[in-house]
Amino acid sequence: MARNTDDHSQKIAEALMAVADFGFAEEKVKDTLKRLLKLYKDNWKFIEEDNYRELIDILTKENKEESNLNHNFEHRYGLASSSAVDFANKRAKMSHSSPPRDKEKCPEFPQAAARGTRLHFEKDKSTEERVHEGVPNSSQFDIASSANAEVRVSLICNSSGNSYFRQQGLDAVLREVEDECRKTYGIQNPDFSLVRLMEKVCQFFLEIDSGSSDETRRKFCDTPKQSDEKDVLKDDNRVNSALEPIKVLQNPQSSEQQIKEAVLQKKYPLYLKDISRGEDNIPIPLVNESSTLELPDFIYIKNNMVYQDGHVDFSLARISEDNCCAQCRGDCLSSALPCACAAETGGEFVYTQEGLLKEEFLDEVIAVSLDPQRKHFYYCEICPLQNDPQERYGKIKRCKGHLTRKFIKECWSKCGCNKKCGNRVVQRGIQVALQVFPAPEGKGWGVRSVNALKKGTFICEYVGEIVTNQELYQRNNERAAKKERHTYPVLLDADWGSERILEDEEALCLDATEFGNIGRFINHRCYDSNLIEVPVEVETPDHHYYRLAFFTTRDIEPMEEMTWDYGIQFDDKYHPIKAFKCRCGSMSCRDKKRRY
Ligand SMILES: C[S@@+](CC[C@H](N)C(=O)[O-])C[C@H]1O[C@@H](n2cnc3c(N)ncnc32)[C@H](O)[C@@H]1O
Repeated sequence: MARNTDDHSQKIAEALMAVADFGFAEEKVKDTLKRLLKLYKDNWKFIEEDNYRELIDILTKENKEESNLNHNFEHRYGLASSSAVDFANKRAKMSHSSPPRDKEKCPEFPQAAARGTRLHFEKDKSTEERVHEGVPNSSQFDIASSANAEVRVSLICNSSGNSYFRQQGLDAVLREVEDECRKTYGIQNPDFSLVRLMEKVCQFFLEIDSGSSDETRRKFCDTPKQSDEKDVLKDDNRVNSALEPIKVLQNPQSSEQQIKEAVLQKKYPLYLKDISRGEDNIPIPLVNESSTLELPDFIYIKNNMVYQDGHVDFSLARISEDNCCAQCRGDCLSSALPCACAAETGGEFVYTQEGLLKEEFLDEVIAVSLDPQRKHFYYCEICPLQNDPQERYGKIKRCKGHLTRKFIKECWSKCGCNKKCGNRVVQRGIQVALQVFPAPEGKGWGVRSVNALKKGTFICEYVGEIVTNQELYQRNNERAAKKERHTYPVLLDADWGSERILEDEEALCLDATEFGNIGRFINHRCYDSNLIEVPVEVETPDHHYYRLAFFTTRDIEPMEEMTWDYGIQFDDKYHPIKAFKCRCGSMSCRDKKRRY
């Protein structure tokens, strides 16, 4: 007995979890569950079916009813106000299983008895009465619907004035139309079903309006949008002229945004709450305010990973005694004298006790990156970017220069300080609440901060696969053929000047196209961006490989888009980072053709 009670509680908890994304009040869910359990004689199978579809349908409808959102719809289409349950059960009729239930014993869900039949639209008295209540001289049959009933295909049959007209059951009509379709379109498949076809139509309407696929949207770009009714087959002569055109009714009981969110949340619940899927320190939601962007397709990784040829030596043996602070204890920032790790930055730590980048250091970094005289540029004798062996001195005639940047060095494994040491900011990872959102001006997805942030705040690293320039060159060639819109590589060339000629396996890039973190979504802005990238030495003492960290260049407003200057020249056709039509909006935009 105790076991049964446990099972029951467990089932209730699971149902509550399954519908949690929809935001229904717990009491309401429990109450509806109670009614469904009574109806299904405590058989959970039917409630759990299709991911609790019936439960969600009923709750959605009842919710909408309560907030009177369906008033107009009822008025217009004549669905009785108690139709929430009706509607949910009409949806349930399309289920493919057949639970043994007794119609008479189901007073709270009168239509549910028909659940389990493929389609059950024979013109029984209750259907007729219900339909005629609101639309005199018409009958309305729901033929198909999208999975959550956001879009339905209904057949409205108006026989007014035709005394000889005797209305058939919908099954008979469907059989006729299916036969006609087989003949007209040469359909061989014996399982061809008009209902399934119409379900697909509903699903497509939903996809287009939810913007889940640009491809789908393009295919249907002339589809009228946002209307309550959409004619799918207009004045089709093969349909009895007494029948009105088949219409796709968008369910106006639900606000469009709620539907989109609900569908996306149901389809990709974890992904939308956290694109890192738990990989990163804190969840990073993807906020889909626009319906036109395709969901990003990549695998989230928190730390850089070597793809293949890149040479990155993480061995402890390479860290010399004077390149770490083995004698330190606790927090290096609190000690009287800066430790060896501060040598890289002139014997001063670059972080404040608060964990911000110190203003003097930050301003210097910004000044270097703006370098109008190019005095911080290094010009290679043989530039690794001339990396196609066949055309080494071909397309790229000479090195265009690489900015020699200021590095941060953080304490690391061989250091004696603890993990909370103030000279370990970037390696602790993301600490601020970020969102991926549809960026303005058609730049695709972008990144914003939920809260206000101070100047010098660490945001995130740019994480991707560590690839050589040669590997990136090959990838770029393959991608050019696919005409991919966005590109995600970054050169790790901040210290190429320290060696005369770099071997290819030492001239590295980060490619975040297929594997990357939130950094891959940060868009470009010419010169006056609110983020700046700073190379950070953590696990390797040489600077062929380093981490690339973003810090704010000024105070940031809540929900402000964050951008960094990719440093690209928009007229440089041969740079591995492909130029795009810049829409940064900066007064100093370098894309002259696009300048605002
Ligand atoms: C690293 S990705 C940034 C994230 C990208 N917006 C997305 O949706 O995944 C770089 C790509 O974003 C777009 N982009 C970034 N900044 C832009 C800008 N200022 N103007 C136009 N497009 C931009 C370009 O297509 C570029 O190749």
